[in-house]
Amino acid sequence: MTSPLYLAIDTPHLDAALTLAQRVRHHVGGFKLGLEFFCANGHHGVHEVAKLGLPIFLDLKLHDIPNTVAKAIQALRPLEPAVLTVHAAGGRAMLEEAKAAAGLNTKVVAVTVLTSLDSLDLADTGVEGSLHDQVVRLASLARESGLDGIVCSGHEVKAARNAWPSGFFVVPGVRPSNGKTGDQKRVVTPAQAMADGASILVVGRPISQSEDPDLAAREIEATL
Ligand SMILES: O=C(O)c1cc(=O)[nH]c(=O)n1[C@@H]1O[C@H](COP(=O)(O)O)[C@@H](O)[C@H]1O
Repeated sequence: MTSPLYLAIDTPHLDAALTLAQRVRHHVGGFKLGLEFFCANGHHGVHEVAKLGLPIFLDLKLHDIPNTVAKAIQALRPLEPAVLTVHAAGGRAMLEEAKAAAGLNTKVVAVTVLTSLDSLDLADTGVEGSLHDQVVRLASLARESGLDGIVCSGHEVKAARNAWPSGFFVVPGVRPSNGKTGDQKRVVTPAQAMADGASILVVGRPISQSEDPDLAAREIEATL
């Protein structure tokens, strides 16, 4: 069975990215490439990582007016990412156009409330009500807009999955029980996130900063 574990390769250095990807390739289900990597290495870098043969999750968290997002996604189509992110807060029209612009084999998923935020941070942005309700509301917007799923924390994935049984749920901010949380504020263990309905898990530093990334990936995989 394919592993639900996606390694977040957060580095601007292509050589380091490829070395890390090669080390863990047999113990992860795919590679997530984000803004840091893409800004430094662009399409070429994505092609190089894709040569390892695992699915690519292109995490650019697009958030702009509908036309701009749709054109950006059209420009990304040749990369054929398995998963692509946009921000749910971009609104219904942006989400609809994002999905329409993507290739048929690309899942477009909407980031709801970043896992680095807690309820006080959310209130600072002017959102009233609970963080949990905001995630569920944005999940419903993503679903109505024709997206494939959402990104949320392990705190909300159970409720979101119950409301959208066929959705594709990406859960980042997962940590082994003894793991450092860093800038992540809504954290659960990988096993908890899977039990609560995650489709895939995104893990970065617990693997990439480990002295033995392959062992770290295997240890996480063994808990699932
Ligand atoms: O879209 C994401 O992947 C994402 C959404 C979110 O709410 N929180 C979040 O941490 N991420 C990404 O998931 C990865 C988490 O990395 P670590 O905290 O190092 O495991 C990073 O690449 C983040 O950009």
